[in-house]
Amino acid sequence: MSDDFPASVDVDYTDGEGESPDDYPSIQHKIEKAVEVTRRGLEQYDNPAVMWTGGKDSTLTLYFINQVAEEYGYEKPTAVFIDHFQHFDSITDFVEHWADEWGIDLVYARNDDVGAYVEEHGLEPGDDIPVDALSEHNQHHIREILEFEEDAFPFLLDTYVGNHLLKTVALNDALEEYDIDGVISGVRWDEQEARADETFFSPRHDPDLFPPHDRIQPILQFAETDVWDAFWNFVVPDTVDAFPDEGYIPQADDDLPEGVTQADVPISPKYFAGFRSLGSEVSTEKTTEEPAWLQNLEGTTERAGRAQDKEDLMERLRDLGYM
Ligand SMILES: Nc1ncnc2c1ncn2[C@@H]1O[C@H](COP(=O)(O)OS(=O)(=O)O)[C@@H](OP(=O)(O)O)[C@H]1O
Repeated sequence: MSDDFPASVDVDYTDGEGESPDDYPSIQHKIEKAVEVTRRGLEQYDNPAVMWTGGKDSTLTLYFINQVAEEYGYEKPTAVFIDHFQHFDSITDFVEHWADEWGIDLVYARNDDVGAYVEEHGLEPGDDIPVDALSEHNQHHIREILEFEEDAFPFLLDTYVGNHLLKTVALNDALEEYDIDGVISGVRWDEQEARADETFFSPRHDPDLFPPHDRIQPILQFAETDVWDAFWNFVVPDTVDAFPDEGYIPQADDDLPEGVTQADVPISPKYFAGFRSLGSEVSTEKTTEEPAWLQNLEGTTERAGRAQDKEDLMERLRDLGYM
C-alpha cells in the first residue's frame, strides 16, 4: 500500500450515512450504486482485496468486481477466504471452482496457531482450548485486547474469543502479510443491527487494533430479497450461456432452464438445499427444505441460530475489527 495511506485515498467516508435499503428504490438503483462504489474502490486503493466466503453476499460483490474490472481495465483484487476450520466441506469446492472460472487469485487466511492445537488434540467444535497453549500473539489478543481472564475458551465461532481469534486475528494477519489497504466485503445494512450504520467507505485506522485499512462495502443497500433478485436476473444470466438473458427465478431446487444444472450457476448448493446463510457447520440452521430465495424472507430471520448476534456480541467484535 502507499506509504501515506490514508492520505493517498480520496473517498467520502460519510457516503451512505443515515441511509437504508429503501433509499435505493429499485434493483437498478442498487446495482448502479454497487458499481460506483466498486469502481471507486478499485481506482483508489493500491492493493484492495475481496473477502469471499462463497456466500451469496460476497459472491454478488465479486460479480460487481469482475464486471467493473473487465469494463474499466482494473486488475482483479485477490480474494481472501478466512478459513476458521468449521466450514461446510462443499464451500471450498465451490470457491475453488469459481475462482478458477473467473480468474481470481484466492488465498486462505487462517489462525495457524489455533489450527495446530485443534489438529494436534483432535478437537471438535465446543471443546476447550487452554489460553496458555497458544502463541504470544494470540495470548496478547486474548488478555490485552479482549480482556478475557479465564483459563480456556471453547473452539466455537459464535463466541467472543473464538470469533475474534479464528476470524479477526486471521484477517489482520492476512492484511499485514499481503499489505492490503482496502477490504471489500459483502456486508449489508439489513442483515445485522450492528451493521445498519455502516458507510460505503469505512475507515479502520487505529494501528493498535489492526493494520490500518479501509472497508469498501458496495452492497450495503441490498436487502436479502434484492440479493436473490440480482442473482437470478443478472448474475446467473451473465454467467451461464444457457440461462435466459431476461432472467428466471427457479420455483424448486430442480426447476432450472433446459441444459442448466446447479453446478453451472455461481450459487452455493447449500442455498438450493434451504440454508439462508452459511456461517459455519455448527452455527447455521436451516428451517425448511425450500431453496433460500423462495422462503419467507421478510417474515423470518436470515441468521437463525447465530449466537454471534445475541446481545451486544457483534458490536464488540466489530469494534475490534470484525466485519
Ligand atoms: N470467513 C470469511 N472469509 C472471508 N470473508 C468473510 C468471512 N466471514 C465473513 N466474511 C465477509 O463478511 C461478509 C458478511 O459475513 P456474514 O455476515 O455472512 O458472516 S458472519 O455472520 O459474521 O459469520 C461476507 O459475505 P457473505 O459470507 O457472502 O455473506 C464476507 O464478505
